[in-house]
Amino acid sequence: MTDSKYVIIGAGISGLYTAWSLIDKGTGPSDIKVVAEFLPGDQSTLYTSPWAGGNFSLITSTDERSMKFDKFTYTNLHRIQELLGGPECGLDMLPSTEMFEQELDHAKLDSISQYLKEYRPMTKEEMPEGVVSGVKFLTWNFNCPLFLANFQKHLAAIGVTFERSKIDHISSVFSPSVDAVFNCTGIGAASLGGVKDENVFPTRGQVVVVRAPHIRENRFRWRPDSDTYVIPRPFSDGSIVMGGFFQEGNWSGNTYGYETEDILKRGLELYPEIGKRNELKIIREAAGLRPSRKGGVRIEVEHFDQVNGKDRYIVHNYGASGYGYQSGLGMANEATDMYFEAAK
Ligand SMILES: Cc1cc2nc3c(=O)[nH]c(=O)nc-3n(C[C@H](O)[C@H](O)[C@H](O)COP(=O)(O)OP(=O)(O)OC[C@H]3O[C@@H](n4cnc5c(N)ncnc54)[C@H](O)[C@@H]3O)c2cc1C
Repeated sequence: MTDSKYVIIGAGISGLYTAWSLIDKGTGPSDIKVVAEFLPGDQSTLYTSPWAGGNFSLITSTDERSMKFDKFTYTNLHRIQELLGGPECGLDMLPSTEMFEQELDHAKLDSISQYLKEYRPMTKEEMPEGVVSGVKFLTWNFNCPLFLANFQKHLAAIGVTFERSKIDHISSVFSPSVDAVFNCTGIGAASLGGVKDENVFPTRGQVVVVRAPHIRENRFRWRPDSDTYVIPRPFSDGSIVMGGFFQEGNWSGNTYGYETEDILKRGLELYPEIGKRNELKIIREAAGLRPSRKGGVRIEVEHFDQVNGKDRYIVHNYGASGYGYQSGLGMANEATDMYFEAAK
């Protein structure tokens, strides 16, 4: 089905970051084909990337590997922003405040304090009641649908091929020219033949997009039982994304009025400057399924076969749950490093 050297299954943020990473390490763009059932511009519960808030936050785990992925992504995103023509591509930096009702992990604070721009812990006086720790920094904000579209446009312009196709079994994309297949299928890894990862599960999130051009700062309140966030969408005519929910095992892409009201109630308590409930202009309500995985992300090289003395590989890169934008570049970097090491 292809004469490319590398096939990437998936055109979400993981697939696009993986294409960039291959090119960054010297692969000719015309050697890459991205094959996906859903492409930028599409909407489906099986295509998570357009639904993200999305920004860089302290959502990720405190293990070394996750912290490494975050750091790589945060410190390299400017390169993609430049390639795509600057902040107008849908990727900009804005201030962020994150507040917690428990003490933050020291290893995590040590790590982020070394690279986050304008980082500082909140003072006691700045913290509202119930908050015991908090940080302020400059973060990356994505206008996810716009960014995906511009990222694809750039990759296509330099020679990457995009093809719309639903793959039933991963072996079917191994035409004779293919050296490796990168599996960036997100929640699709649960059903893709040859993979069918039983550890993959959805974590549903509903969000409300509201018009509030005067809000130019991210704000988070992390609670043990509910997380509330407000994320401005860069280059969107003033939209903010309000959330959220983290419902494990819920496959529903439906939206619910009572969840919208709950998000707005919590969001306006957190950020009263947004406005009064009865004056809000709601642009849309949406629900997406974060591609979660028991045991965390799967970045792994699997030997597929040998053709004419040449080993061919499947490289898995999925399971980014609620952090595909903020960790995904580091994940892609590890996936491509592991592949080139295996293929030496
Ligand atoms: C409400 C919400 C808020 C979020 N906020 C943030 C945030 O602020 N920051 C952040 O970093 N992350 C956030 N996320 C998480 C982020 O959206 C995901 O981690 C990310 O989108 C996952 O990207 P992906 O490319 O792995 O998967 P997807 O975007 O789902 O892409 C999967 C791709 O694989 C293709 N595919 C799958 N199976 C097949 C098959 N069999 N054949 C062909 N193609 C196939 C699909 O068509 C698609 O192109 C949020 C998610 C939600 C739902």
